[in-house]
Formats: sequence, structure tokens, C-alpha cells
Amino acid sequence: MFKKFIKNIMGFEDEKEKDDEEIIENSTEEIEDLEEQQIEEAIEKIKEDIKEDALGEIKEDFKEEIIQELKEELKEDIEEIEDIEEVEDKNIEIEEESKEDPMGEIQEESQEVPQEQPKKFNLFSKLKEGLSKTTQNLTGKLDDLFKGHITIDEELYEEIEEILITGDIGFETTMKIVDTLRTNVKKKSIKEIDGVREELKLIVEEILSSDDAKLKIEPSPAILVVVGVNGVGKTTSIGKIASRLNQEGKKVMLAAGDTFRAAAADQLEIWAQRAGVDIVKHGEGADPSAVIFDSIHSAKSKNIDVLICDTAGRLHNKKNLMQELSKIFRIIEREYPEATREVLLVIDATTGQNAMNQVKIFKEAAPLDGIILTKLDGTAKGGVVLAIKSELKIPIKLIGVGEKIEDLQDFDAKSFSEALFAKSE
Ligand SMILES: Nc1nc2c(ncn2[C@@H]2O[C@H](COP(=O)(O)OP(=O)(O)OP(=O)(O)O)[C@@H](O)[C@H]2O)c(=O)[nH]1
Repeated sequence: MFKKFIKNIMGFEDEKEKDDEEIIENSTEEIEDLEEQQIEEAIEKIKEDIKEDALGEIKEDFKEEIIQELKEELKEDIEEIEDIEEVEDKNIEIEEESKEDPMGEIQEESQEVPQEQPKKFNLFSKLKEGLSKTTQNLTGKLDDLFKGHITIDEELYEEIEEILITGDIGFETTMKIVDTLRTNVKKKSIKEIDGVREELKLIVEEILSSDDAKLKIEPSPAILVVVGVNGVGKTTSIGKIASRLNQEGKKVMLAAGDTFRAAAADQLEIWAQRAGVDIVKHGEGADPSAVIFDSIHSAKSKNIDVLICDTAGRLHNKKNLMQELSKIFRIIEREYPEATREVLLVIDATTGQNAMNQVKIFKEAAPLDGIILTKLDGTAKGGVVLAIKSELKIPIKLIGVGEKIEDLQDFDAKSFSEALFAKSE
């Protein structure tokens, strides 16, 4: 049948018939061999399968376990993908809204992106880590004190006083804290030593809280004037703020108003590049007010949301400092009256009580709205925050807990006092 089929198809001629028949004969044999081989292979495979099934039965439980694990992994992956999709959807929504209305509610929306929780946890651990030196100084000593004391007596209050004073909280603020503590312990009939610690934490939180602790940059446009002595971390803080606002979708510009120090504008320019924002700078020795004037006009023409101005931090002559700053504020009032204005003083926490003097001097030279406290990670003197807020009544708005671009946090009284008085593990 097969031979005939080949013959019919190919239409072989008579004289070639013999040769052809031979070829066909050979091919048929080959095909038959091949078929036999395939059948054998198939039988082998079935045998293997049967063996595997038998093995499968023995390992049924084990298989069940693996399947269960795989299912769980798959479920986690699906949840992760759903989270990512949700975030991406939100981002697309935000992008689209910002296209429709560039001044819209970008910031509010982006804060609603799920992931807020882990971010908050990370910020707190970063804060705790940053404050570890201050915490060791305060909490370590308080721990020892509370462990050694069973009764709540005058001796306990005196020792708390000593610990707070040596923790750079300052005499006046310490007295205020301990007096309030004494009163509250009595009023609330606190009998347990742990209750005293809890109360201390609440009093500190109360002192640090303020209604205007948030950076004021709304309504747009806003101008931030950053002041402070050399080396406190002004340039770094400006870079960190710029980067953060830029990531939040704001159009940010920097003004290199420190024309006094040779490398100041260059350093600021590096931060501008890192943060991905524009900068206006003049040459060394130029008039800082001229830089501010130019930057305001550039900000207006480019529809900038937040203009952040660096200033020179010379402090050797208070009169000079006051003159220079008041000239800058005059320019801002005249050229940018519509802008939300925020004047921020940068203070280096490592200087402890000396920081208080700087605040006092700058308070006379500029209408301060808030403080950026830097280098909290490198000091045991973080307690100075309390003295600044309590005695000088200026809200702490931002804190620096490291040198990296992301190491600037909003100041949160509750987290701060929790980190400061956290029980040592
Ligand atoms: N550990 C730590 N270092 C910081 C922080 N903020 C700033 N610094 C470091 O402090 C040093 C001085 O910072 P700058 O930003 O140059 O200070 P500045 O006030 O602009 O100084 P001048 O440009 O001289 O006026 C740099 O080495 C920064 O990396 C912080 O929060 N933590």
C-alpha cells in the first residue's frame, strides 16, 4: 500500500521501475525500523512515568507541603504585584491630575500612596538611630536612676534634674519640666516609677509640640530664606529640602546668596544638580541682594513653586549681619510680596547650649519662623531642642539626622520625645 502510494504520487516510468522499487523497499524498512524504535521509546517513557507515579505516592505528603508553600509564595507575589499596580495607578492618577492642574493637590495625593506605613517606621528607626547618642546620654542615666529607685521622693526629682541639665536641656527648661512632673505625679496619683517616666515623656512632648511645626510653602509661590553661621549645615539642608520638594512634584529653584565664601555657590550648585533643580548664582563677592533680586525674577518667569535662598553666615559683626539680612528682606518684600515667606535658621546640634546664643542673635537680625536642627546624629546634646523651643519659643521644623540627601526629617514632637525617652533594650 505504502509502495503503491509512493509510486502513484511520483509517477515513475517503467524502465526506472526496478531501481525505484529497491529505493522504496529500503525506505519502507527504514520507516518500519524507525516506528519500532519510537514504539520502544514510548514504552520506556510509560515505564518511567509509572515508576514516578509510584514514587509520587510515597512522597505524596512531601509534595503536598511543597505545593502549599508554592501556593503561598504565589499568593504573596500576587499581593505584591497588586500593591505595585495600586501605587502605579495612583501615580498615573497624580501625573494626570498634575497635567490638568499643575498647581493641584499633588502633595496631598502623593501622601495617600500606600507605603506610608513602612516609610513612617523607617523614619522613626532613622530618628532613633540618629538620636542614639543623645538617648544614651539621657535614657541610659534615667534607666539606671529608675531601676535604683522604688519610691517617688524628692531625691528622685533632684536626680532627674541633674540628668536633664547634663543632657543639654538647660537649667530653665529643666526646672520647668521637673516642676510640672512633680505637680502631675501628685495630681494623677502616680505610684509606679514607670508612670513617672511616662509622664516625663508626655511633658517633653507637650513642650516640643507646636501648631506651626510644618514647613510653610503654601500657597505657592513660596520663598524660603535660610540663615545661620558657617558650617552648621546650611548648604546641605537646602539641598535636602530642594530634593524632597522636587520629589513631591514642586518646581524648586535655589539662590546662591552666600557670595562671601569662595566655594559656597559652587557647593550649592552641586546640591542643585543632585536634587535636579535650577540655581541662580553670581560670582564671588557679588552683592547677595542682587542674587536674590535676579532669582526672584527668574522664579517668576519660570513659574517656580519654591525659591530657596542661601545667605552668608558671617557672625563676626552683628550689625553687619543685620544690615545684610534686612536688605535681603526689603528686596523680597518689594519684588515678591505675593510669595509665602518662611525664614529658617539652621543650628548645629553638636554645639549644645551654644546653639541658644546663635538663636538669640539671629532672632534679633531676622524674623525667624522656624529652626532646622542639624547633626543630631553626631551628638549627645540633642536635648538642646527642648531649650530652644521652651525658652526661645521658635518651632523646630526640620531635623538633620545624617549627611545623605534623604536624612532630613519633619520634626514631630511625639516621635522625638518617644525616641528620646525610649527604654533602652
Ligand atoms: N552628620 C551630619 N552631618 C551633617 C548634617 N548636615 C550637614 N552636615 C555636614 O556638615 C558639614 C557642613 O555642612 P554645610 O552644608 O557645608 O554647612 P554650611 O552651613 O553651608 O557651611 P558654609 O558653606 O561654610 O556656610 C558637611 O560636612 C555636611 O555633610 C547632618 O544632619 N548630620
